[in-house]
Amino acid sequence: MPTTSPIIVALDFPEVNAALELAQALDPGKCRVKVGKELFTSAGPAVVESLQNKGFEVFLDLKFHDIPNTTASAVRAAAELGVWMVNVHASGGRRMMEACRDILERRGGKRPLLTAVTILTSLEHEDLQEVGVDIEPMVQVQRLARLTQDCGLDGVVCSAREAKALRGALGDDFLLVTPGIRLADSAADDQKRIVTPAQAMENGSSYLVVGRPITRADHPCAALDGILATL
Ligand SMILES: O=C(O)c1cc(=O)[nH]c(=O)n1[C@@H]1O[C@H](COP(=O)(O)O)[C@@H](O)[C@H]1O
Repeated sequence: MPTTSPIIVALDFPEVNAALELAQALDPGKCRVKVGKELFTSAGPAVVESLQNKGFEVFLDLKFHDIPNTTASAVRAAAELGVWMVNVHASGGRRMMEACRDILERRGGKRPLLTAVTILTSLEHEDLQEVGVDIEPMVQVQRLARLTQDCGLDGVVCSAREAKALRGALGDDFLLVTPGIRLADSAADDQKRIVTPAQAMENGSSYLVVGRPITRADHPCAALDGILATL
């Protein structure tokens, strides 16, 4: 039975053993897990299967961003791995996102949830300005989220700071996957648009992606339990 927990633990480790050791200690009834660029590049698709064999649903976070044909083919390859969720960058545009949606529909069978990253939670207004997007993150996130919904994807990755506005504008069924989760007393690290777990849920997040506050804690399982207790 899939878990009803909103927590997705980001297994950002340089090699497979560290990731599987933590997964072994975690309870798949209490969280899902995320395999990102670091772990996937070092460990390859086999790590996804190992995590699935331990009972976890896996979010494959490779944030595909390329021409439509290349991106859609990568999404199909992710679907072949049987992952629960896969993501692309919304800034890849309409034709890219529609190609991804279409390839999953044509493939049939059990398909992963398809989400699109809006504006990375590590970015703030000044960062956007420097790359020529001279507007507040909130405005650009809303624009990309509307486009994502229009392209028929299942949801977006955004900061929980934007979740309340998006929930109101895009309805209850659209998934809001929110990284940049930090406890009141934890370090922000490289994240800028951060929100506490309880506030993120109150704002309407569907899933909270939590990495270092759990994986770097002295007792990761206790850290996860502590977060769940605040929700
Ligand atoms: O797509 C993601 O998961 C993602 C999008 C985003 O905007 N910000 C973001 O931090 N992430 C991922 O979420 C995780 C956050 O990890 P921590 O900052 O350690 O909690 C990392 O694995 C990031 O790659």
